[in-house]
Amino acid sequence: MAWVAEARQGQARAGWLHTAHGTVPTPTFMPVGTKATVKAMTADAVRATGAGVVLGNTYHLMLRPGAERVAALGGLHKVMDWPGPILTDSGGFQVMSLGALRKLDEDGVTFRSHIDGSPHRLTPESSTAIQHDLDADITMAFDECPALPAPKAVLEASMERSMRWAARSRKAFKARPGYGQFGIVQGGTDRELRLRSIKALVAIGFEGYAIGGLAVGEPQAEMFATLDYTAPALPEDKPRYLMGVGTPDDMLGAVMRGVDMFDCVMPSRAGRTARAYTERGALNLRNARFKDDPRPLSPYEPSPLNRYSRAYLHHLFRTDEILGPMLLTWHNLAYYQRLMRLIRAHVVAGDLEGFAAFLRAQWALG
Ligand SMILES: CNc1nc2cc3c(cc2[nH]1)N=C(N)NC3
Repeated sequence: MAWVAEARQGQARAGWLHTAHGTVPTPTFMPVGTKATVKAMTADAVRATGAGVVLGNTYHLMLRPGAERVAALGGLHKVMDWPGPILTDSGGFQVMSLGALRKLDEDGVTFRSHIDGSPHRLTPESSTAIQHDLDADITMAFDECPALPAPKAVLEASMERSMRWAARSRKAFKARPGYGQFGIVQGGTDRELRLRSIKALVAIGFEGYAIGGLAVGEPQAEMFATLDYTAPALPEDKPRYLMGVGTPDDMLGAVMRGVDMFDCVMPSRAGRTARAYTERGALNLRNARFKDDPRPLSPYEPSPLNRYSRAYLHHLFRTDEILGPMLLTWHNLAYYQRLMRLIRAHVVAGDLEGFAAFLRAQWALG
């Protein structure tokens, strides 16, 4: 797997991510397909949004249906009918964030399934093997994700363990043309720890680098301040992935600070809860003001869903029709993809600053 830069503007980059399952323009937004499905979306609908890379998840897939079963059925691409590139997260964050009763030791994590309480274990080696079985184009290193906020000593010990686990993940990775593995920068919002983490990961050497430990509830200003020194410290010629981010405004600011790849459950989760992302900010379609609104959701933009009125979507959510979450998830993901395409075009055109001001003014219209 390789990333090639096409254009730069300030810290922002426009590039091409070449993988075994196709080439994707960056910056790119990766819809979350945790359990081998982007919730409420058929694979054709995901394609129609213009998505490039789809995310899968080691933790969820190892529990159900099991990585061996996915491998026996031909791998994730075949099982979920997604011929494009797939990135799988390594499980560490989910074990921590799902609060699955976990016991951490130097070798790995023992935890109980959040589904049935059955005992399981993940190590850098087993997580890497699972992601190989899933046939992920991009494998994430197995890291330890400390609950934040945490004292510096705790962050330091956790980051150092994650770096030892990154080395073990790299050793366990089976290199194949078109496939790659990303290291994950840890260290909370502590500058010294983050820069040490970057140094350790670059010394191991990965095809790309992810920034972890953000998008866990910290204010946007704090996330941007961390990016201001973290992104430029990562290798210029490798893709940078900000995990779990974010809103349209988060992604715009992160692209301007040098980030190339994003994933977030927001647009799909919002689609299921009647929250619509549009070029003029977010709308709550359950609100009675949409009862008779004949306009499409994005009247100023081409969207596959402009054949439907806001009144119709309001009706679907008010009557709990399954089509409501399906159409709105499709709309939100299509908006995220269109936004990324426009941002990329303005990086290439060299006028991203001006376009950012335009976007922010539009979002403020509400
Ligand atoms: C929603 N925010 C978020 N922050 C993350 C941070 C990480 C992650 C996933 C995340 N999602 N996966 C990892 N393997 N490590 C760090």
